[in-house]
Formats: sequence, C-alpha cells, structure tokens
Amino acid sequence: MTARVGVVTFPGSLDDGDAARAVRAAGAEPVRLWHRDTDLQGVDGVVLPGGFSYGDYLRCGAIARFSPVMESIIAAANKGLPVLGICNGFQVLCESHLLPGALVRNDNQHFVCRDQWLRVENVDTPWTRDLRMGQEILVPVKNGEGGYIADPETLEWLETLDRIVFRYINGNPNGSRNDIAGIRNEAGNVVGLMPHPEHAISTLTGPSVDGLVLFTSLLNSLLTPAMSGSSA
Ligand SMILES: NC(=O)CC[C@H](N)C(=O)O
Repeated sequence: MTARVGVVTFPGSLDDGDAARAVRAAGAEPVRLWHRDTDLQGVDGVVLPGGFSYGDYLRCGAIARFSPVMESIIAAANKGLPVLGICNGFQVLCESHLLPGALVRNDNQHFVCRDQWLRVENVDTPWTRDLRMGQEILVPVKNGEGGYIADPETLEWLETLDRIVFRYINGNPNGSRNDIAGIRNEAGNVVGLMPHPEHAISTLTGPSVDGLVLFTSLLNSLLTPAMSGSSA
C-alpha cells in the first residue's frame, strides 16, 4: 500500500508544491492539507513546508501555530505521527512547542539564500534513518529568521541528549547557536530544520539529491517501524 504523506498549505506557504513533489519522488502519495482542515485523512506523516505563513506577521510561524490543522497535528505528533518541519515549518514547530527554542532574525540582518553544507548528527528519527552519522549533505537555505536560539540549559540538554539532527558546516548562515540547523523531539518523530531538503531532490533543480533521503527514510521507517527512533 502506498504511504500517504500530508503536506500542509497555510496562507503564504511557498514550498508546499516542492514538498509534495519530494514526497511523490520518494514513492509516497502527497495528501494536500489546508490550514483550516482538522481531519488529517489518516496520513502516515506530515510535512510542514517553508514559506511565509500568514505573511510572517507577529513572528514567523506564530499565527500558523493556532490554525485548525495545527491543533490536529500537535495532537497526532504527541501520539507519534512523524512530522517534518522545513524552514517556516520548523518555525511553526517551535511556536507550537513541539520542539524547544525559537528562530530569530539572522545575525547578519539579511535574508540568506544559498547552498549550504550540513553534517548529519542524528539518524535516530524516521526522517533521517537512511542517512549516515557524520554524513555531509548539500541543501539550499533561504530564510530571514533562521537563527536558532534557546536558553543555555536547553542547549546543553539538546547536546547531551542527542537531539541535534543537523549542524551547519563550512559557515553558519544565520548565527544559530551551536551551529544548529535542525533538531528532534524526545521521541524522534518530530524533526525541524531550517535548510530545504525538498529543494535538493534532483540535480536539474537543486545542488544535489541529498534531500530526497529524508523522504525515502520516512517511507522505509513505515515499512519497518521497528526503528530505533523511539529511544529518546
Ligand atoms: N523559506 C522559508 O520558509 C522562510 C521562512 C521565514 N519566512 C523566514 O524568512 O525566515
């Protein structure tokens, strides 16, 4: 049976089309979810895409967090539904408190758009299980508020409990603390990252195909759910 992966569209989402394309390229069926939906249609996972939900008013992701679809996603994520938040999606996950910390304006005060090397730091999630620890991948970043911050205790806790999933290498584009590009929750089912794996699934349109592995990882984790990701 084909896996079905929800892709949410908020007013102002930008990368929902590419996220759906990545889901399809990985071999799953994308199920388009609208911000006002409450029924997740029994999807096997959800992608919160990049963009400018609700015009980035107030703070990036701050309004999307209160949308009807997020109420359903928060409840489902807390029961183990795999959720991947990309860029604005990562911001929504932090605003929703599914992930700790916050994303603030880039320290250089610029919107940064470039290809970025990352190091894989955690493969104990459904989204990263087919990557290798220490693997270096190349994916685009494009954000204005991508600086990851958290209080010192939370940063220490993220480090010691292996919750950091991706780290920037060869330059930190936004001043993120500890070069953090992506993190996971305790159970591992919720992952957020600022860079855009959905823009790195074909060399025709992106710098590499490294991003596709996040989407194929999810499919493989659904086929063999006895993954190690449940160890917090
Ligand atoms: N590409 C994105 O998702 C951008 C996220 C957000 N609007 C920002 O500028 O930080």
